[in-house]
Amino acid sequence: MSALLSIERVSKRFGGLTAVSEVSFAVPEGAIYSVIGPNGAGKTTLFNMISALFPPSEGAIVFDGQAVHRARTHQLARLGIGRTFQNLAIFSHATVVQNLLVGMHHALKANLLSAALFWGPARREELAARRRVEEIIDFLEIEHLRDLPVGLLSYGLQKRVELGRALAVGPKLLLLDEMVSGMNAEETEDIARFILDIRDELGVTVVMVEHDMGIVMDISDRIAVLNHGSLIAEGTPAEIAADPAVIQAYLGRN
Ligand SMILES: Nc1ncnc2c1ncn2[C@@H]1O[C@H](COP(=O)(O)OP(=O)(O)OP(=O)(O)O)[C@@H](O)[C@H]1O
Repeated sequence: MSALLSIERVSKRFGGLTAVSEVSFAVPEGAIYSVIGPNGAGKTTLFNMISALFPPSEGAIVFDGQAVHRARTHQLARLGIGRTFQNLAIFSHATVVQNLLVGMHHALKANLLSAALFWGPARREELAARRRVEEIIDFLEIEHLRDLPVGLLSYGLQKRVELGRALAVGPKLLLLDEMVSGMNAEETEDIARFILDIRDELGVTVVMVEHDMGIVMDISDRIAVLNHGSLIAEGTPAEIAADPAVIQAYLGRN
């Protein structure tokens, strides 16, 4: 498998603090890839660089053959990267359908000019957007909730809607930031099943930052482990679970 995403000697400094230090790894196309590490290890900082919230101090991030570390956040969706956020980023007063249509906004925005000039293509695009939203609703099994305000749903279902919104842009790569934190066991199992389906049925590569070791070990193909900003291990779940440096990094904190 070739790499869809390459992290190449990436560092990030905040003033005197090095949050991420010369980290390199490659995410194969079609993989479910997890980034783990104790609190303060640099996971969120790395994730924010991959999703172009801020640039690395050094190094490069290459997605699908293109350097993206200087891209702007609003360009990401068009490049084929979707993401969820650690804290819910949905609109709680809007319905499920409305939230998913907002997720498609990026894809549609590129064609505002054509919308102004040509009624026909814009209308076709709007219909295609609505069709795609219906497919996602079907895929995530939330048909019965489609017209409810998202704020009325349980936390697990709200996260599922957020997942749908990230999928609405039709990504090749999906970045999931602590998707299951705060979820109960049943909700976590549901999300694990959806992540597997997203990869298997939609062909989307998944990178997730996750604290829940259960889901990480169950569904990841490969795992990168950060500690104090450095990559201390990279490999399959079995390799990571047996790695002395990883065990030390986790046990050393407890
Ligand atoms: N904007 C910032 N300014 C200054 N320091 C920061 C900033 N963002 C993160 N840091 C520091 O960088 C280090 C890595 O933080 P980061 O949030 O990336 O870790 P993490 O692995 O995601 O932790 P957690 O698991 O607790 O979310 C920490 O020491 C943190 O205090």
